Amino acid sequence: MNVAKSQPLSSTPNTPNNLYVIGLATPVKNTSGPYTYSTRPAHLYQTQLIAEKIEYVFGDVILISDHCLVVIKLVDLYIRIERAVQCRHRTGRGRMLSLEQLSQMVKEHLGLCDYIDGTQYACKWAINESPLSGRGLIATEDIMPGEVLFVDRPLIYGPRASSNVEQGCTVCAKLDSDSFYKCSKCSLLLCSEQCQNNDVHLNDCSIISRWNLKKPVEDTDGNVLSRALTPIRALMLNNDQKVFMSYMQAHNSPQHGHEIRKLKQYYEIPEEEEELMMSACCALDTNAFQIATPYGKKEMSMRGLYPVSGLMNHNCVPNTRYYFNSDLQMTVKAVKPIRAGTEIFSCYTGILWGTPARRVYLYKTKHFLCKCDRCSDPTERGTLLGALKCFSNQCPGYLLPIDPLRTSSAWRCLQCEMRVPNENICAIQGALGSLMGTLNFDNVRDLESFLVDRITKYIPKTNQIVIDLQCRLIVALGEAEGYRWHELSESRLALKESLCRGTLRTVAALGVGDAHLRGLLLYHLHAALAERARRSPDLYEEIKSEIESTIEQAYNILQGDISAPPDLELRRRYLGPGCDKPQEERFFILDV
Ligand SMILES: C[S@@+](CC[C@H](N)C(=O)[O-])C[C@H]1O[C@@H](n2cnc3c(N)ncnc32)[C@H](O)[C@@H]1O
Repeated sequence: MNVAKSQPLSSTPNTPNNLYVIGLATPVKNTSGPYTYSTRPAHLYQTQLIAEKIEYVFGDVILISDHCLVVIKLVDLYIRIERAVQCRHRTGRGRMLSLEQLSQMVKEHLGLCDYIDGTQYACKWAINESPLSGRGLIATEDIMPGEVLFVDRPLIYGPRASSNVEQGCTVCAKLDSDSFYKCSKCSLLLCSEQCQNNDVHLNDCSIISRWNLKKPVEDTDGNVLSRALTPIRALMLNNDQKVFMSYMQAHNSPQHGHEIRKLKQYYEIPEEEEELMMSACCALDTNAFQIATPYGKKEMSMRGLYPVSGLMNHNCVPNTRYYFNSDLQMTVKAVKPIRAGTEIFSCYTGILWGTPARRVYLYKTKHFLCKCDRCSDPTERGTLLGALKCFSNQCPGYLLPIDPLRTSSAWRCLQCEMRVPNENICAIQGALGSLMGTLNFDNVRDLESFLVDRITKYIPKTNQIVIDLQCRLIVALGEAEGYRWHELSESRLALKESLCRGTLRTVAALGVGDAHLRGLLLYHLHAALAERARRSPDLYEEIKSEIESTIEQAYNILQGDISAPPDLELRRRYLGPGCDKPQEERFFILDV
């Protein structure tokens, strides 16, 4: 099939009212390539009509429904489509590539790291078309919970671009240094001479320092540079890596690439480099993962473009979890059985966010409305994470959306059946969001009193906000200054234990298997129980098996994860199953 080659937008002479469709084609699978097409005669379509039907954009080819492809003559019409698609906020750009070619690139990319701790793992998945959107990873064999699916490496990594990310050293990500300074050649923030001489910085600096400044160096905003650093690093990719990046799905609506538009206020950037950085921004916004930091450490928040992980589509109840090591490798593991032929999913949102929060986030940032089973169930498997209190003073019931897949759906009380229009629900959710934004949760006393005495007067204790505060308090009790184990009252110790148990029940109800959060909660439950046994040795025999099983399960979930608590292994050795040390010695590590 001949498809006219697209021209750069800048060369577009005019923009007619209609899209000229040169072929309406139905894809037919064949063995030599992913598609052939049975083409029907040319049609003329109104721009708007197409825009409303667009599902997916692959370079010159637009998918308007699951079965039809519209091929358009792009030379002078491309800009119309760009606009129409941007209106719909559903743009995805990525060059057409056969699945075989992509699979080959993925294989080569992973080939360098197909050993974990010296053990080779079997590849039990393939890249294929997903019924949800574009491509996805599909299991080719049954996969068991805990099995490693792959270990990915980032094509590029660097600081996240959002304005609330605290800026730190652009090499080691350190946030708290008295010795921060700006490199005299490129203005990037650094913390030491060692970081300045690091290859990472030398490469960054060599690119930035060759751009002419539009403003005096003292007027350059270091934050702008740091936020654009990840796409800047795309300029260092070799040709193969650039090609790989160009085959990743990339949304290109106007919200993407803001970091480069800002950067251009300060620097004269060659057009070709700007174009590549803009593509990198779109690929990053669509695919990048936030890289976890070591447990309890404050570091600049980083993102990485992991090309294989980026092929996983989203499900609000994912069947995998991922974690990072100190070399930025990302390991993806199954958290529950995955049957051959089914899709492998990750979760792009917080697992404990309620449905409205997840769907709005996914729509705004990833441009799709999730329709998974969890999103379709108003109660979210009975967890009621998005529920609000009934507006009627006399009623103790909870409000939930009548049709959770419709963003404008009215809500109804489960008890008195009172119906509440969506605008009123949005107003309450907005107010709660603003309230949360104003609170400082570094103060554990405030956090505790807000959680225990105040917030549940206004929202159900099942609501995601309450659960989020609970998770923060769980971590603080036993670890925060003034709340360390030896300073913790009996009642606070009991509170920690009960919050762990309650949150573990919510996680179990969601069916997310051995998610990272489950590992952390088990670790904290173990720590609370161990502290109880240390204080009351008579209790030890009674709770010994739970102390042992919780740390063993936590260890199995969190081992190898850079964000695991640093004493995870030690606790397992002394307080896990099979330890033959006497009781006094077992608990001595807690005193340390
Ligand atoms: C990281 S990419 C996933 C891989 C992508 N399908 C591809 O072909 O490369 C993320 C994009 O995939 C699409 N996507 C992922 N999960 C989806 C889902 N559950 N429903 C609809 N679209 C989804 C959205 O366009 C999203 O922005």
